[in-house]
Amino acid sequence: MKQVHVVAGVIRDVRGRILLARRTEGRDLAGLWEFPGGKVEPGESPEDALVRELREELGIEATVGAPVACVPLETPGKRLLLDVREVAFSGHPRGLEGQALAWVPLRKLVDYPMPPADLPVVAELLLRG
Ligand SMILES: Nc1nc2c([nH]c(=O)n2[C@H]2C[C@H](O)[C@@H](COP(=O)(O)OP(=O)(O)OP(=O)(O)O)O2)c(=O)[nH]1
Ligand SMILES: [Mg+2]
Repeated sequence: MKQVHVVAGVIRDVRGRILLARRTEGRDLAGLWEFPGGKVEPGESPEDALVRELREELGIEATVGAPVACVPLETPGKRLLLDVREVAFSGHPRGLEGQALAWVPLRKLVDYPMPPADLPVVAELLLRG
């Protein structure tokens, strides 16, 4: 079965809020909130993929930091590996692909519906405080 490696970033502002993006209509998991990122392309490192995705989706220059969580998930069609990293950045994030953005305080993350693979990631963030 196809294995999809997805890398996503925990992007924090000076107040410690975390940036979520809402998946647009017409794709899988539309309407759910996610950590910005995307698929690692063949021959690409996860770090390079995350820098590229955050440039494309948000227009920021990212520096990839420590791992937060790595979640394997089997769905009927595919095997997903969601690899989430802390990210430092320069620039001002904008939804360059028409996606809504929200800066969310840690305690409010649970109010935003997210894909199943994100639940352990949110749990880990809450645990770390
Ligand atoms: N970016 C991101 N994707 C997630 C998260 N949780 C989760 O299940 N996913 C899934 C949704 C998608 O099936 C997959 C990411 O693929 P995507 O379609 O957004 O990939 P991409 O940004 O490279 O975009 P595309 O060019 O393939 O359309 O991972 C998350 O927190 N962030
Ligand atoms: Mg994406």
